[in-house]
Amino acid sequence: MASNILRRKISSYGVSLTFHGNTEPFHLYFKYKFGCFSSASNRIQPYTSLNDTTRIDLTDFTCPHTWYPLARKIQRRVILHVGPTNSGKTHHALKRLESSSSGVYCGPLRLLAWEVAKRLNREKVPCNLITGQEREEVEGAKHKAVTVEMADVTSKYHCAVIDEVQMLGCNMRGFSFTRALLGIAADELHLCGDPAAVPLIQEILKVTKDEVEVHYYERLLPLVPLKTPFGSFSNVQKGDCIVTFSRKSIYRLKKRIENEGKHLCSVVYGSLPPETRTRQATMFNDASSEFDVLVASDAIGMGLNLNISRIIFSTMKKFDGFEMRDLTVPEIKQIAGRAGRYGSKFPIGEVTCLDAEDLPLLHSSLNSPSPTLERAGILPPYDLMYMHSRLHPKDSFTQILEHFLDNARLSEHYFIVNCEDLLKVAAIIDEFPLGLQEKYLFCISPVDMDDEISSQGLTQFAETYAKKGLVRLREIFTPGTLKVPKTPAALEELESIHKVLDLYVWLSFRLEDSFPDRELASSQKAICSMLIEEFLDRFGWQKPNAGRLPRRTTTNMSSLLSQRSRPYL
Ligand SMILES: Nc1ncnc2c1ncn2[C@@H]1O[C@H](COP(=O)(O)OP(=O)(O)OP(=O)(O)O)[C@@H](O)[C@H]1O
Ligand SMILES: [Mg+2]
Repeated sequence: MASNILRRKISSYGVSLTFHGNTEPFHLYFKYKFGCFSSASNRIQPYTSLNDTTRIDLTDFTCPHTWYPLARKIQRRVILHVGPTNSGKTHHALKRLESSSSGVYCGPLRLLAWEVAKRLNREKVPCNLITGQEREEVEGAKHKAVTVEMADVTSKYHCAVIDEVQMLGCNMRGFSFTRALLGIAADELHLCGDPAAVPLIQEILKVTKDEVEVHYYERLLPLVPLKTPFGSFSNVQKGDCIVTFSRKSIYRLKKRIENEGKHLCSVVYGSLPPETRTRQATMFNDASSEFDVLVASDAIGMGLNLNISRIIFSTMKKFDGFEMRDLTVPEIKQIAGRAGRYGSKFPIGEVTCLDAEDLPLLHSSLNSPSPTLERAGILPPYDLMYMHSRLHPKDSFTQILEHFLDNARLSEHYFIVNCEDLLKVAAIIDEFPLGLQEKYLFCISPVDMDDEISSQGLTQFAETYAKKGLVRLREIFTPGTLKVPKTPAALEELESIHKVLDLYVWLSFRLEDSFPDRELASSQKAICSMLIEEFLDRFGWQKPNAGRLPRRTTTNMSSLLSQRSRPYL
């Protein structure tokens, strides 16, 4: 039944509407259902039956630019805006976007997509916001701000921007940046990022025949690496941002600084709901708020404009999922670059470390160029996996994926991104009677497989979907049970519940009939964020005049919670 719903959606709306994200594989297969797009010949080769695909080398990934026929029909003008952090790269690209008749901004974070949509709408350029979990449409909009995974490679634009384009070398998300780089069909394509990506992009684009120009920028305000370590937390000042990498130490430092009795701290880290991160950042940026110090992880590291005067690295090591390792040069430069943003109230940015022994690494990294990127990430395309499955109908999704990971032939400019999480999801969903498209969809969903609650949520969604074709949120989640967390452990659990609800919303945009409770999931997500913020407000020391603090939660919270009495809750 589930497969029928999916097939119906594909035929009625076209695949790109159903599967945002990695859409082109479906696009290629359905568009060219009487032929196969051959990356070797860069042409559509006709075939009369699927068995003819045996003539095509399915493991040939040497020409990924040929996977995007619309972009290949035009000669794009590609403008690279490169330079250090805070040099106006994104600003210049956005100016061009604002003056174009149609366009798209693709950013690495939901927060950046939100910021750009807000900026364009403020400038009277109607702009839609589209992320995996949001669709905010503005009347008459010819522009959109999206997260890079949502970049549409089947429409034509006058202008497109890909921000933080050096992420095409990222081992996890690189494929989405490569896909946007090769696939966006825009007359003008603006790429913003680190100069370390220039040679690779120039090399990759030689075969597309696009015209490439490079604009170099200088930092707008100085960034001063201090010679002395930070020393003690009694030295904390307004505008300081303390950087650390585990949520445990974020809360430990927040408490410690607040216990000194002089400052209140906003916090920003990856597993906080994005809307909470935005509100924490906004509160820190707001000069009238008493939350004048920020404690954050590297989640602040990309493109965000914060009122930071001084970055203090509490450590120069982070756990990357496998091991504790030193921060890399690009990571140090990105994070340090948040201090002294142009237009903020701090004209000079400073950066230092808590411990004197970390200073040499900080100083040498800030003086070094980032290592040149050598390869861009890609993912095995769905159409090839589909054709393989037709030839080997007994193969599980895991076997198909492993076949491509083991046998794919790549050019020297590309690598296949880390597929461990995909394989973890594949192992779970191979247990359920789902079609290949559905398995693929669950595999590319934004599930956090290192989070037990989140991976259980995915399993239940996939299982119920496979059995009934309809997944009601109430079957796995009882609205009205969420509470303000009292401990960091309870907070972590609430963050995980938020992730599950977020996943439901993501699925609801792709399998609308089968995940009908988007509104309920979204309102519960909003309650989660408010409860998390309530915890953050209560967690540390409260000033005696706390009444003057911008305690935005009370009213909003009660109005949100009062929704419990609505029939659908
Ligand atoms: N010419 C300009 N006029 C006004 N504001 C500017 C100008 N150039 C940059 N800015 C502002 O300076 C800040 C930093 O610029 P921007 O975000 O473009 O830097 P960036 O080089 O993209 O930095 P990052 O590498 O951190 O993403 C932004 O708030 C931006 O709006
Ligand atoms: Mg930028």
